[in-house]
Amino acid sequence: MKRGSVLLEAGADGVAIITIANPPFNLLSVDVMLSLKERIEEAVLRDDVKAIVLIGSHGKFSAGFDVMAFGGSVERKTRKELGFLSIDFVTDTLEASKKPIVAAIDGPAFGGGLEIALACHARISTASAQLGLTELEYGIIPGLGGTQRLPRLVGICKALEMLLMSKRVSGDEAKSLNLIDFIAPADKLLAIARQWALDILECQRRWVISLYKTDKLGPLAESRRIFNFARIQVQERTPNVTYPLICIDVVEEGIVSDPRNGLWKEVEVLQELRQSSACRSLVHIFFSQRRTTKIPGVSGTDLVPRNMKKIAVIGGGLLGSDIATALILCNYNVIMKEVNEISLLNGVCRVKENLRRYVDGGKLTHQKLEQAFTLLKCVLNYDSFNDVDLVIEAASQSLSLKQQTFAELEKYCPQHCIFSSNNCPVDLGLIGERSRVHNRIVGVNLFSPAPFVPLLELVCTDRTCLQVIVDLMAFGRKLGKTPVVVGNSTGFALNRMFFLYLQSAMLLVESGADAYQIDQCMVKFGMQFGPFRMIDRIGLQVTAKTAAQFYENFPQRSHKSWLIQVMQEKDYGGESNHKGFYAYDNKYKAHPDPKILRYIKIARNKYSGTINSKLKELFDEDIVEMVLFPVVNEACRLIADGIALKSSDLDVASVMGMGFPRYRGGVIFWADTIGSTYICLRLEHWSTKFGEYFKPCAYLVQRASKGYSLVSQIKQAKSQL
Ligand SMILES: C[C@H](O)CC(=O)SCCNC(=O)CCNC(=O)[C@H](O)C(C)(C)COP(=O)(O)OP(=O)(O)OC[C@H]1O[C@@H](n2cnc3c(N)ncnc32)[C@H](O)[C@@H]1OP(=O)(O)O
Repeated sequence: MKRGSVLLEAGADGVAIITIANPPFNLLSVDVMLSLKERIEEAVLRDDVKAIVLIGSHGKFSAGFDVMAFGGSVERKTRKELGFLSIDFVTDTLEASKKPIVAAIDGPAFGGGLEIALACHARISTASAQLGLTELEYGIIPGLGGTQRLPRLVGICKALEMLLMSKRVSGDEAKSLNLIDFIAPADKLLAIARQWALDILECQRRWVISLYKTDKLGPLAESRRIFNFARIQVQERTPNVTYPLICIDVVEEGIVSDPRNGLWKEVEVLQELRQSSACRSLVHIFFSQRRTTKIPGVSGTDLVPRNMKKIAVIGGGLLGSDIATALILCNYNVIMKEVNEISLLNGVCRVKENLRRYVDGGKLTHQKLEQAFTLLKCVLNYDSFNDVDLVIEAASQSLSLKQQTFAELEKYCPQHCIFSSNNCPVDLGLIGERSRVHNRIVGVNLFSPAPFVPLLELVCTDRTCLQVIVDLMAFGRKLGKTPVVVGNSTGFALNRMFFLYLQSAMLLVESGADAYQIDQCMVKFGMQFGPFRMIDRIGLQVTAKTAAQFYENFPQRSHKSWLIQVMQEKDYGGESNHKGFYAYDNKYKAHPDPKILRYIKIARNKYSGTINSKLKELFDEDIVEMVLFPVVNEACRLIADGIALKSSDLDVASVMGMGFPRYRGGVIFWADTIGSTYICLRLEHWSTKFGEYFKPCAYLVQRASKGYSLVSQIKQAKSQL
């Protein structure tokens, strides 16, 4: 079968099967679209063809356009050229065909793939097919009529939800939305679609032209209200990007004016958006996310991941209970071990409290809560560890206690069991010193709140065996996380970057800046949470412990902050006890708390650096730079030390683990849009005022001196794996 081709096979029943054949995902390109156009025109002309079924090869309809094509600059096109695919082909050839065309959908039907199906006269799918117009994930909008046909099939509200959230729905759900006409079992899909096409021809079923359907559209005034409400929502959620608003404008154009005008607006706007910096950044993250699993010596081997059924979590403290919660929510049998009855009870209460909060916040149903809780077993000894597949230690920050725990675990766990430590700030090699299982010791870092932060950082040593890496990458995916493998170091990749985000903010506040202004400014930049709101979420206790480790390991570049200690003395714990940098109501909504000004004052008195009243008047851009350039600096150290296998892994980690805005492409990608030279100069300038904390590292200085980018590929990096 020729790669990237479209095949036509006419059957004796007069139905032509047109197959998009560009495996594995039948991606679209201009060539594939031209080939599809030719096959459809041929089928329409042939006397032996009465009706057409459109399908994808190997049980996959089409995952849409190859997104590699977006994000670069493109030549200016004439209006005719712009409208060629969407209007000449999809609308005036496919949808206007004199012979009925039915889409038979299995597997993915995303982006352009789904848009082609929307222009067919009916859609049959399997229950498990996956459908969605995911273009906004790449900072673009659909370009083959999706903005016009989807609202006419499912209604404006649902269509906006699907478009703006890039929501993917199953075949079953799509059927309930009227996006799909009939659900067929996979082995009967083609036969049913064939018959459906003949039925349309014989007027037994409706011949639907989606572009002109109106039954799902309400009165115009109501539609306008929906559009305006959607605008307010996206402005609140994503204030720095324009593509969601543009998408709403394009949908509205087709409703208030005419769908054909909407189609034209769609193609014109897409041409602009595909060259935007947001699109470049988002496409970068899409591929970087997929590249995290490309690890030299691991990808390409025929190692098969082993199934993990039972996982033990050592420790029921804040971290342990958070991890146990994430695991039971993914249907793992979990043993939580503590040292005494009281700690165990506290651990169980924390898991229950976590689950209850997710129910209260609407993220979980009561039924799921009950079901998840039955998977948790609580113990005070290792007797039931004989069939455990993975142990995650989250009990103590002390090296000697960790060593003791690992040596003991070895006696009770089976031969294949993987031993891991969560958020371990010390060298993994040292932890395994008293045990004989070095090749099965790793760091498994889940980040709080573990059920929702979509990153899994796997810390491997040069002794970690490949099978363990393969197993844990599969485990990460099953948890719904993106696994990023990093080398062994004191502290670990994400936390080293993340901690500097918090530390910079603390340094600024203790030197005179306003905490809430910093938070607002970072949120305006696009961070999911400002540093102080973030500390509240993680908890002041965990932040203080991590800080202590950081000071111990990197004293020369740490800002020793007093603020958290002062607040802890007054029983401030963060979001969990409703007392942090913010005050929290019962629904965990955060409100600035004027009381903390008094603690900031105390911390400033203890701070050895100079208090600078001018810091109160910092511009927003200065704050962003003073908080984030140290993070870039630390990312450079991680590259130089070979802790990160490639810089794009740090981009993924920053986006998925610390809430760095996806549309800025991650910390290194963003830094490169600013330029290494400027960043280095700024850091040098601040280091003369505030000390070593801001001093640029050798890697940054060297790149900046030549005006080079900060990106590093695997080959360049001095990988520790
Ligand atoms: C004009 C139009 O309106 C514009 C568009 O069509 S925009 C495109 C819309 N399409 C999408 O959003 C689909 C994106 N892809 C996916 O969701 C998932 O890849 C998938 C569900 C298809 C498969 O998932 P999964 O089996 O987990 O495999 P996954 O690791 O993600 O991808 C496998 C490979 O396919 C590639 N791939 C998948 N979809 C791709 C796409 N649309 N463009 C480019 N590459 C793609 C991945 O980069 C990866 O390549 P690699 O093996 O070299 O790393």
